[in-house]
Amino acid sequence: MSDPNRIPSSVIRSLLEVYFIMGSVNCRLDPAEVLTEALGGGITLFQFREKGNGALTGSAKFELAKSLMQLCRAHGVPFIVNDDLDLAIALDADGIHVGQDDAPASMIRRRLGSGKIIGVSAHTLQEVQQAIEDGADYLGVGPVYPTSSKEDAQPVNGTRLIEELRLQGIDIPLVGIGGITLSNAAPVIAAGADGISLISAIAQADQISETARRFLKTVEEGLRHRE
Ligand SMILES: Cc1ncc(COP(=O)(O)OP(=O)(O)O)c(N)n1
Ligand SMILES: Cc1nc(C(=O)O)sc1CCOP(=O)(O)O
Ligand SMILES: [Mg+2]
Repeated sequence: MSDPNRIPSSVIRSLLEVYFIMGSVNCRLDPAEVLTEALGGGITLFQFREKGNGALTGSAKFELAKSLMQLCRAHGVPFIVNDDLDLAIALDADGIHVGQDDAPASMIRRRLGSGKIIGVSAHTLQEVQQAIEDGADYLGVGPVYPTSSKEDAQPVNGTRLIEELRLQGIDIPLVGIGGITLSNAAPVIAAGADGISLISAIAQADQISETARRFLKTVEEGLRHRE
């Protein structure tokens, strides 16, 4: 029997359209300013990913996460924590994203319960099947294009895996991630993704709000085209 507290796939799909990921190391401006602009431009989901050289830890990380979550709440955009289950629980965040080297989604589902969003990174059909079995709500599939935002990224996959999953009838909500820009986002949606996930194309943009708006328009046009 299906769990009545589980967030429906249709809701997850619409949240994934423009999924912005960011931590303090990704920003040229103050992170709160970057996120405020991105929210104003219409991002649909946000992930706090405080990782890399110079990343905050301890109470500084917690305080930044809390203030960014408040901004998301004010805009009605769910707040996802990358990797850190204790932080997600302490903040009562809306969900968590984990990869293949992080805690397994099955354990996280037991700790968080069914009303929270769990995302899992997957790079092969086997990882996709395992994530579905473990109770993931959505997948992050990448890197679609070369990225400089993740040092330990897997080899570039293009849109191949996304296409293959959809051809096999696997319809779990998913985003493409890795090196996505305004010029290469459309093929990711055409391949069958429900949205795109990005760091630098928004965090480093000269006009953050306008850039987020243009990503949303590109994704919505791509989704309409597929109907
Ligand atoms: C939406 C989304 N997709 C993939 C990832 C990558 O997660 P992971 O492989 O665990 O790598 P880190 O981000 O933890 O370095 C993601 N964060 N979000
Ligand atoms: C966080 C992350 N995960 C990836 C994966 O392939 O799983 S690629 C990536 C970095 C995405 O940043 P940008 O939009 O700047 O390329
Ligand atoms: Mg991770």
